[in-house]
Amino acid sequence: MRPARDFFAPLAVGAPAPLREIPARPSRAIHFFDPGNEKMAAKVPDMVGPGSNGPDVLLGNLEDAVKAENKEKSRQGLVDIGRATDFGPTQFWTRINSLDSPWVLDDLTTLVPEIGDKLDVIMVPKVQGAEDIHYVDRLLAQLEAKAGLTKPLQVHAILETARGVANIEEICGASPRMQGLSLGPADLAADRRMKTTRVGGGHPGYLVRQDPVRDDLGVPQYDAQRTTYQQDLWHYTIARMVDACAMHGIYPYYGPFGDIKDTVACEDQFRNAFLLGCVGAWSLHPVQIKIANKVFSPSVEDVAHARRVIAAMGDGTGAVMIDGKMEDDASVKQCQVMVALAEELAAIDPELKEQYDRIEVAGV
Ligand SMILES: CCC(=O)SCCNC(=O)CCNC(=O)[C@H](O)C(C)(C)COP(=O)(O)OP(=O)(O)OC[C@H]1O[C@@H](n2cnc3c(N)ncnc32)[C@H](O)[C@@H]1OP(=O)(O)O
Ligand SMILES: O=CC(=O)O
Ligand SMILES: [Mg+2]
Repeated sequence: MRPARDFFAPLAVGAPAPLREIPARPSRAIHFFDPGNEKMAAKVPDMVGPGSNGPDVLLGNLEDAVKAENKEKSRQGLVDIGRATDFGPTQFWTRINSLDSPWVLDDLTTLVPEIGDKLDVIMVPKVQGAEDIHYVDRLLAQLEAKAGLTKPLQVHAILETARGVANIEEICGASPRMQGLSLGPADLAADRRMKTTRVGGGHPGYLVRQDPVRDDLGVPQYDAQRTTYQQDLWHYTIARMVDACAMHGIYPYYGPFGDIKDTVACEDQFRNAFLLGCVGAWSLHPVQIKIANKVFSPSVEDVAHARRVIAAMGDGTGAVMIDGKMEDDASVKQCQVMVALAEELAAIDPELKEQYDRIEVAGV
């Protein structure tokens, strides 16, 4: 067991000191692209920079969705993009191949020396337990030391196996590099033997049905029309993920939504995740970037309300009535969460800043 005092010690001589706290950087859309796909790669330079049109995170994907025969091309493409691009405020992440694959060692031993100074976060798929994070943690420290890096790479785990879900707390606390978790609904569904072939989102068969109406004698009319309510297949896992991340001071994300054309359901799924505490989601296609940016930014109305409550609550103790509703020490904290996020986003998104500033001017 690693004693508490060693938790923040570098794992290799000369490796940068681990972060004490994971910075809260905007990451509403983690945009996936295949660096070996020329068409996608060509779009990357235009996606970089401040504003609400691009993603907060550009992620060069090396794992699933990249054909086995293209793994090396994609890895090299990522190196080229990393070297050639000034990412400005946009974060640059990669998803490496899984730890049981023949490609992951080359992924890490190539990427860290070549573009380790450009990368912010390494996403590790199919994490099963703390042992997977410990492996990556030590290897990264060795590679960082060898490459002379001064900033530690952060690690993000995808929750996509039943074992990973069962070990969620130990995964989050396995290393000071842990930045966050994403839900991986496709692999997780397969691993759990769930009977859905969809990539994320709901399912019309997962529902509850209104009780049958009864006739005058109290006999249930099973064949009469009854309303059904579709439920969220992912609620349990997302809720667990949010609690585990909050407990460890790291960040939870909804993962992929595969029905690219169904932008309405994508927005709903992202919003459920936002309301439950997630800070962002993956975008697989450019059309999903805008959805994530919209959903994971607090609305102007919510920010206006939160600012009013904070102002009315003074030192944050006691109880007040605003618009017929009670506000107190706890609800002011909810409002502080909303305002803190708005400020974080306004700092990198001029369009949002303008919208939030207008509230002040109007004195709402
Ligand atoms: C399920 C579990 C997981 O692991 S999810 C994560 C792994 N999957 C991925 O990363 C998928 C990434 N996305 C894609 O491969 C493509 O978007 C898919 C879904 C195949 C659709 O591509 P395509 O049929 O070309 O779409 P389209 O014709 O509407 O594209 C229009 C133009 O946009 C481009 N584009 C597409 N996706 C991206 C992307 N992610 N990043 C950057 N550019 C993208 C297309 O190349 C196309 O470009 P052009 O207009 O022809 O020059
Ligand atoms: O990697 C993501 C997934 O859903 O699987
Ligand atoms: Mg997966």
